[in-house]
Amino acid sequence: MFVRALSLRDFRSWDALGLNLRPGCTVFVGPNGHGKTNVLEALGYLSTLSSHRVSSDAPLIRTGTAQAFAGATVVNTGRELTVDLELNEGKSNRARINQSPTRRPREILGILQTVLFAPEDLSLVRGDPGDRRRYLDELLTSRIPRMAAVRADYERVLRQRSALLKTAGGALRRSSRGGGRPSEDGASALATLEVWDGHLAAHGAQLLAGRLHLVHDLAPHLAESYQSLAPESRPASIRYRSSLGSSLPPEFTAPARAPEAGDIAFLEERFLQELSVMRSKEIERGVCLVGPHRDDLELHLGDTPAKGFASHGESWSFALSLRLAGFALLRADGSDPVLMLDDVFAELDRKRRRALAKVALDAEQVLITAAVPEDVPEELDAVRFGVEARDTDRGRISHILEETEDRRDG
Ligand SMILES: Nc1ncnc2c1ncn2[C@@H]1O[C@H](COP(=O)(O)OP(=O)(O)OP(=O)(O)O)[C@@H](O)[C@H]1O
Repeated sequence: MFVRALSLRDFRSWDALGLNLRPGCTVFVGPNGHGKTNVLEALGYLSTLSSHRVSSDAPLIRTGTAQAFAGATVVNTGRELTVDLELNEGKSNRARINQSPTRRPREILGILQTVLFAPEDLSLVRGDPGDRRRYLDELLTSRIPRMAAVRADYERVLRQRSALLKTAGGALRRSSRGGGRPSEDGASALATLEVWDGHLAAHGAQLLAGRLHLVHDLAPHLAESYQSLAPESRPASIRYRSSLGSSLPPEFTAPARAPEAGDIAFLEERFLQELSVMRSKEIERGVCLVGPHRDDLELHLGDTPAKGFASHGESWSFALSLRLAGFALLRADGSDPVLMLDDVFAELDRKRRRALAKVALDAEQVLITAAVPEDVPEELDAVRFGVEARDTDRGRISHILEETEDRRDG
C-alpha cells in the first residue's frame, strides 16, 4: 500500500500541509526541530491511533488551537480509501472514512498500515515492559483490527476491577483495625469482585491468545531480521512472559504452538484460577496482579537477556529487527505496509545502513526523515522535500520548502 495524499491542519507545528506522495522513497530533509517527525507521527497516528512519542493527544494539537486534523488517501492493491481524523481538545476525537463519519475512531484501524522505526525505539530493548507490550498490541491491531475492541474492553474492565480492589482493600484494613466486620462498601466490593474476575479473564484470555499467536508468528521473522543486520552477533530470539506463570503451558510461550480460537476457554480458566490464587495479595496491595497488563516480551541474544546486557549497537539492531520483523509479518499476511524511518540512518554503521537500505528499497513506499541529505543512503534519496519552520505571529510554523524530483536520474 502507499499514501497518495496527506493533509494536516494544526497538527503539531503544521498549520496547513497538503502533500501528494508516490510509491518508492520520499525523504524529508531539514534542520532538527523543524517538523519532519511531526509528518511521520501524523501518519503513524492514522495507522495506530496513538503517537510513538506521547501518550495523550493534547501535544499533537498545535499550540493555541483546539482542534487538529490529519487525513490520508491510501491506495491498497488499486483500491483507494481516504481516512481522516479530528483531534479535539477536551472532547472525543472523530474519524471519517471516505467522508462518512465512523461510530468510533478505531474503525479506521487497518486501512493504513505503517511500520515506524524511530530513535525512541531503543526503549523496546532498554525500556519498561510497557513499551514492549505497546509494540505487540499495535502490531496485533494492525494485523487484526478487531483486537482494538478487545484491548479497549480489557482496559475498561481492568480500571473498574483495580478501583474495586482498592475499595475492598481499604475497607478490610479499616475493619481489621477496628476488629469488626468489613464496611458495607467493602463487603459489596468483595461481592462484586467475582463478577469482574469473570470479565477480566474473558477479555484477558482473548488478548493473551492474540499476543501469543503474534509472538509465535513473529519469532522467525525476528531471528531472520537480526541475522541480516548483525550476522556477527549471537542469534536473537523473543519469548512471551505471562503473569499466569506456570499456569500457562510452556508450549505457548516457547513458542512452539500458537493458541487457536479453541484454546481461549482454556486460557480463561487458567486466568480465573490464577486470580483466585492471587486474590488476597491483590486486595492487600489494591492492584490487579494478573493479566496481559503485567506481561512482557523477553528479548534474548543467545542465552543472555538483551536488556541490561546488549551493547549499544546490539540494542539498536534488536530494536530495528523488531520493527523489520513486524514489517515482514504484515507483508507475509498479504499487504505491504508503509515503512517510515525517522532519522535513523545517522545512528547505524555502514553494514547496518546497507541492510536497512535493502529492505527499504524493496518496500512499496518508504518515508524517511534526515537532518542532512548525506545521512540517507544515495539509493534511497529519490524524491526529496525540504522542511523548514519559520517564526510567525501565530507561533513557529513548519513549511515545505521545495520538492526535488528523482535525483537518482539526474
Ligand atoms: N503542539 C505543538 N504546537 C506547535 N508546535 C509544536 C507542537 N508540538 C511540537 N511542536 C514543534 O515541532 C517542532 C519539532 O518537530 P519535529 O519533532 O517534527 O522535528 P524534526 O524536524 O523531526 O527534528 P529532529 O530532526 O530533531 O527529530 C518543535 O519546534 C516543536 O516546538
